[in-house]
Amino acid sequence: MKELAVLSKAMMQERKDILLSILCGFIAGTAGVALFSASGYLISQTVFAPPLYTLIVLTSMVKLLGFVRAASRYGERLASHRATFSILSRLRTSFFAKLIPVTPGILNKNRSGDLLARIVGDVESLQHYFLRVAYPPIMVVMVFLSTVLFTAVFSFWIACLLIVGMLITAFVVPNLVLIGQRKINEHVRQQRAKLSTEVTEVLYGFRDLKVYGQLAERERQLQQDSAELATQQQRAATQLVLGQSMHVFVTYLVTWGVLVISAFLIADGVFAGVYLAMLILATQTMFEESAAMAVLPAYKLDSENAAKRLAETVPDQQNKGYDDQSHSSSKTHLSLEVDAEGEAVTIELSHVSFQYEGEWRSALNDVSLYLAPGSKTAIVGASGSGKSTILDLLLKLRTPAAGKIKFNAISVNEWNETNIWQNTRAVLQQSHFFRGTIRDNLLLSGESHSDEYVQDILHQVQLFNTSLDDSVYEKGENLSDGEKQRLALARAMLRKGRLWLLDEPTSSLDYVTEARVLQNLLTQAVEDTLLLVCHRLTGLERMDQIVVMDQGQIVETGSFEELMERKGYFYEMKKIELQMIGEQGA
Ligand SMILES: Nc1ncnc2c1ncn2[C@@H]1O[C@H](COP(=O)(O)OP(=O)(O)OP(=O)(O)O)[C@@H](O)[C@H]1O
Repeated sequence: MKELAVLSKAMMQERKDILLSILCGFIAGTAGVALFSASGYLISQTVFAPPLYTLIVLTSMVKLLGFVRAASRYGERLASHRATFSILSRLRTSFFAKLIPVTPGILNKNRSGDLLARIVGDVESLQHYFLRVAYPPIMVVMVFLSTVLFTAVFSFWIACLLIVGMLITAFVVPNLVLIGQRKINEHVRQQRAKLSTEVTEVLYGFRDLKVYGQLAERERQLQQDSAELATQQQRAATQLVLGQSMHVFVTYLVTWGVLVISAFLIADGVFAGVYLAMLILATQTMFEESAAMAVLPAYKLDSENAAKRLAETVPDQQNKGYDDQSHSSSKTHLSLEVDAEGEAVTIELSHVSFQYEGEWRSALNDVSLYLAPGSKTAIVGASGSGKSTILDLLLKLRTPAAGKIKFNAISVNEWNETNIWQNTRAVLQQSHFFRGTIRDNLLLSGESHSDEYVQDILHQVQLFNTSLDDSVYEKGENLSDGEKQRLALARAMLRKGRLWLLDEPTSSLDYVTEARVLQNLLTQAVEDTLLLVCHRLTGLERMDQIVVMDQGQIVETGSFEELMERKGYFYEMKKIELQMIGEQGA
């Protein structure tokens, strides 16, 4: 299965531990069979009152085998679990590395709860692949072959019976379990995804659900989904137990068979009766060692489904794109970083179009735009006209369907996205706040600024009563929208970079505060390239260029005066705004 390739690669990297666990597992398995065989022989021998030295040799052998079995089992567990956890850690790292560059696209397609279930549940499911799918058959075959060889010395028929029993436990029983598991497993997975999606939505929308009186209904739904998941899991567990019971049943059936054949052979004088207990115990121990085979298909199915879903989440094409990007970036070593004397960034969009996945109409249609180094540009336009999408494309969070984007005359494909993020002062429409202090939330990239400097920036964004040690709750619950916006702006002001990409950074502020904040912002960014997406049209007189957008297209471009003189779209928007804020005639 192609999707399991990443797993095989991770297993190859842990081959030392894997080989060690196979070796220890083989020693433990054969020592187990030998231990019980020797015990059976010892018990039978004592009946004939053998010489003392025989008993001493036999008991010492039993003790020694017991010790070897315990020590090698310990070694096996240690090496196999170490390999499993290393594989798990490699899987997590590789999955996240692939996930991060394509996150916006993924969040578009998947509900966050489902995504969480995939990331946590599916990656964890893959850890079972080595321990419960790849490893047991190797062990079972090795222990089985040595036991069959050993029993063949006594009787060809007993060896044949063991082979038949082994085929039943290794193929028939697991396949019966698999038939039942296939259906149940898929249900469990779907139900788990549904439950985590519901839980996430209730947590995120708790307040709205409460205010709109939907909380009780949602809770009832959650309980129902949770009960359904428990039922499905119970069915899956019952199936597994059934498989294990069938395994035990076959073990006893074969043991009876060995007993009957041995009885005949002993009666015929083929071998002495003293070996009977030894053969019975060897048979039972061998099947005990292969008990893991009964549950193997369930884990195999689970791992394959998990790998498939993870591959769907981060499809190959996206992986390829990511690898190619990293490759080309590392080749060219481009850096957006510019020193204080260096030029600010030039941006050029030519004939750029973009369509969100699953949407029938384009969010951007043939957009061309030039931002000169150090220029100040504002993008205005109706809601949904594509303003934020332009910022997403510039931040390489999404890839245009057509057209070219260039930074400093070099295609954006050549730039490493991390480099763009590190050297851009971006404020997105929704900024996330983490639980911690104001200081933690401002210096997210670990910038080292003195408290005085940070406090000064807070003053520039008109936050005079905020202390750096004030607490911030999860998702910034204890901050107003205006405070969040100003903190996000302060965050950007504390970063380095000569490019500012700001998406409605002051939309929740009152006019007076907004004007002061923008004034300070423009002072700090005086020599930098700045792109400001905004709804309000106040303060745009200071911009070098205003771009007006409608339905994914640029409908007007020019300075404030030019657009007002043109009496077009912008002029009409400005007129409406003035009417709204009652400034007409002022
Ligand atoms: N994640 C998404 N998936 C699908 N369609 C989207 C997504 N984000 C935006 N769109 C659509 O793309 C179009 C442009 O959206 P965009 O957010 O760029 O507009 P905007 O001008 O920034 O709007 P606003 O001023 O309301 O923020 C809209 O029609 C919107 O419905």
